[in-house]
Amino acid sequence: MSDSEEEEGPDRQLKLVVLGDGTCGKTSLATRFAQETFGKQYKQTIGLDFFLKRIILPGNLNVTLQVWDVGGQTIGGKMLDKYIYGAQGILLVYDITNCQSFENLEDWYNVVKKVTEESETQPLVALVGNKIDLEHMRTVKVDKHQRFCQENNFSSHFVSAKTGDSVFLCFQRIAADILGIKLNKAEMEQSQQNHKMEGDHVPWPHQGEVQQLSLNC
Ligand SMILES: Nc1nc2c(ncn2[C@@H]2O[C@H](COP(=O)(O)OP(=O)(O)OP(=O)(O)O)[C@@H](O)[C@H]2O)c(=O)[nH]1
Repeated sequence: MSDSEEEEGPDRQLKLVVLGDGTCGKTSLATRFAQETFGKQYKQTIGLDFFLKRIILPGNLNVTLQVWDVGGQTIGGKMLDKYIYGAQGILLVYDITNCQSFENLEDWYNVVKKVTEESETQPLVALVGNKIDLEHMRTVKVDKHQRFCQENNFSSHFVSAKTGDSVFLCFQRIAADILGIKLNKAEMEQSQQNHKMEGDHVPWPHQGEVQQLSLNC
């Protein structure tokens, strides 16, 4: 073992699988996290894309995240079970401006349950509402999101792959949860600071705003 390995310890590897309808922003989320870029142009993922990113969690723990970006059209296909198999984390992603993408998560989650029901360890499941830069076009009620989380014990996240808002934090929290590491408030704020969003976007939700949203999903 080299000196640097001794200092840092070996990397932990986590497999995270990103699921959800086409165009909800899975590839954008993965590229924002892994490459810190965003493309406006939609390019459909056929089958699977794959990203790797190394992060450091509190306690100097090195973690390599394998992000499996699964094409939205794979639901109902033969390969989906194989993509999900062995995942330690599942991100169920929807577009907050698209009700159908939220409602269809039930189907995606059913596949996850079917694949993992025999497994000894269950993956951590995270519900991710994407495109919060389009808050004015939101059609999925925050309440619905929260209820879905509570009923199924999901962790809850709201992000924008476009601006980068809360994207790093989302992956960091998921990795920490899987490894049983508790992030304190200062660490979460620090990670937001270090991965600042583009432009002058104000982080969402603004205090006291959640109850006032007029929603119709
Ligand atoms: N405004 C906004 N647009 C976004 C955001 N994330 C993704 N998009 C746009 O939404 C479209 C679809 O994004 P993708 O990341 O390709 O969606 P996907 O879920 O990977 O789609 P499939 O490959 O079909 O499964 C693209 O035009 C993106 O630029 C976001 O946070 N905000």
